[in-house]
Order: sequence, then structure tokens, then C-alpha cells
Amino acid sequence: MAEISLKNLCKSFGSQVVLDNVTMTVPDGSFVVLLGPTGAGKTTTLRLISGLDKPDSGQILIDGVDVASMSPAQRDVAMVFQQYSLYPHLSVRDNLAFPLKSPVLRTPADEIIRKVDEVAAVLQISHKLDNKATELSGGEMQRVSIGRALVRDPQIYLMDEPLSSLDAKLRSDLRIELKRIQASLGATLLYVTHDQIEAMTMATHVGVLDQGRLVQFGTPRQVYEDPVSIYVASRLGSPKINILPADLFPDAPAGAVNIGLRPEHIHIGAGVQATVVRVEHLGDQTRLHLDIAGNPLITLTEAHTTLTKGDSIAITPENPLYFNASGDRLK
Ligand SMILES: Nc1ncnc2c1ncn2[C@@H]1O[C@H](COP(=O)(O)OP(=O)(O)OP(=O)(O)O)[C@@H](O)[C@H]1O
Repeated sequence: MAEISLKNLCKSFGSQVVLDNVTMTVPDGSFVVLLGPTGAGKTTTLRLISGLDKPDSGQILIDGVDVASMSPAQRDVAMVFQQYSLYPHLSVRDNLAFPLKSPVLRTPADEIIRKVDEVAAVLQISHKLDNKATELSGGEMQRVSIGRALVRDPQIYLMDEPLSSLDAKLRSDLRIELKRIQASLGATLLYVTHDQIEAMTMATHVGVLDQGRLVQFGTPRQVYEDPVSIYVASRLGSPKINILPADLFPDAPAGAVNIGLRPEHIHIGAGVQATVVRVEHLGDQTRLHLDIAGNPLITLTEAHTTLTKGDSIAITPENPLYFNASGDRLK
């Protein structure tokens, strides 16, 4: 396995700057999740690393080697796309075996059988091994696409929203499986998603992209607890962080325009008056939708709360985050 190092990477399409001076290290054996809204440059980053596109400037090093002159095959990278890319005329077994049959790898036949069976079991598609790729559901096809990356032993794995087409149950099963496989192989994995639960549960590190710029890189916990801006704070957490005028509460520091309050960081019992707008019972927890001087706010309370719509309560911020007029964090 290998480290990926991006140095001052820039890429434009026509007049649109898609990556703006991105410098980032994906450590050997890490699971790095790139987060950002649509168009932030996530897929482009993967395509540049895999060699499918070329950067305008900057460097990509894999295990310390500049890969600029290497073809995608020479880079020894396995990529899983959002859209499954299978050979429709081949069976699932042959699709999975295909990467191992490359003349460069020369994998022995019994090793191919063993690997394919192992990966099919992990991805819960053993019963479909003899089906044609066209005879699978979308979710099954996507599992075969992931399997085709897993049968190989590449230097790095690049995955572009590989779970987005799967239903919720399968997505959560595969989140756990992918994380387990990555950790047991010690694989270096760069993973693109919109899904903050995937980021929080799988990543060793999270990189947040904003219009082609890498605005924060750290552990999921660092990025969640210590975001550099409202933009970053809003990328992680469900329900989302509450962003309110800073002067709704006492003790805002000079220059603070907004206060950011995570739903779990609001103490009920004393402080500023708020009105209950809606009580959302989710089984294990209850979300309280509040109104505070005309501003919406969501917080959490115990499952069996007796609060109802129209009640008046008092709240105090815990661990508030303050932001200036540009949305940058005040320390
Ligand atoms: N080959 C191309 N030609 C022209 N523009 C492109 C090309 N590839 C990407 N873009 C543009 O670059 C921007 C970034 O695209 P990219 O696919 O990297 O975003 P993303 O963060 O992966 O978004 P998504 O989450 O929607 O996949 C988009 O505005 C896209 O339209």
C-alpha cells in the first residue's frame, strides 16, 4: 500500500476553475473521505490521481514517485465509480475474475477462484455468481463493481460514491464491511461522498472541498468539533448545526456575527426563552424544533419528553462556535 501526496494541484475546464491549488497527503493505510457539495471537485481529484485526466499544474506522488508520466495501469490504482461499469455479456464470476486475468498479474487459476469466492461472500453476492451482469439489480451491479476493485491488490483504492445507489440497509452493511476490509488490508483508500454518516463512520481523515479549494483536513472528530468556517461546520452533523445571530445569547466575543450550536450542545432549563414549534419522536431520541426570536433551532431531548407544541422553555448554549461576517471561525 502507499501514500498519496497532492502538491498544488490545479485543474480548469475552459474558464471554470475546478481544483484550485489543492495540497493534501493521504497517509499510507488511511481511509480519507473527500466531502463537498456537487461540483466541489471531488470526482476530478480522483480522476487526476487515477490518470484518467491530467492536472494543469501541480504534482501527484504515489509512494513518493511522481506519476505524471505514468498511464492509469502503471499507477496501479483500483477505482470504483458511482455508476457501475461491468461487462454486460460476462457472468458475475467472470466480471470479478477479470482484473485478476490481466497478463501482467499472472494470477494462478486456483488463486482466482479463491479470491472471487471470498469477495463474493463479503459482498453477499455468492448466489449470483453465475448470473449475467445484465441479470442483476442496480444494487447488485454496484456490489460487483466494488468487488472488482477488492479482488486486486492495488497500491491505492479510489471510490466515488460507491454506495449511493444502494438501499439504506445494504448501505449500512457495506459501510461496515468496507471499513473492515480497508482496516484488515491496511489499504490506502480515498473515498468521495456527500453522505456525512459515511464520512463520520468510515474515515480516518476528512478533507472538505469548497469550490475546488481544500478548506480543512483532519480527523472526523477534529472537523466536527473544531471547524474553520460555517461552510465546514455545516458539512458534518445530522441534524445540521444551528447557525443563529450571535447576539441572541449573552457573552458573544467581539467580531462574532453568528453562533453555531450543534443540536446536542443546547442545555434546556435556564437562559434565553424559546418556543417549541414541533416535537419529532424518532424512537431512540426526540428532536425539538424551537423558535428563538423568529429564528429556527433544532435540539435533542429525551425520548419520553412531555413537551408539546407551544410550550415555552429556556435554553443555554454549550460549546458554542462563533463566526465572523465572512463565516470564518473566531478562535
Ligand atoms: N470533462 C469535463 N468538462 C467540463 N467540465 C467538467 C468536466 N469534468 C468536470 N467538470 C466540471 O467540474 C466541476 C467539478 O466536477 P466534479 O465532478 O469534480 O465535482 P464533484 O465534487 O465530484 O461533484 P458531484 O458530487 O456532483 O459528483 C463541475 O462543475 C463539472 O461540471
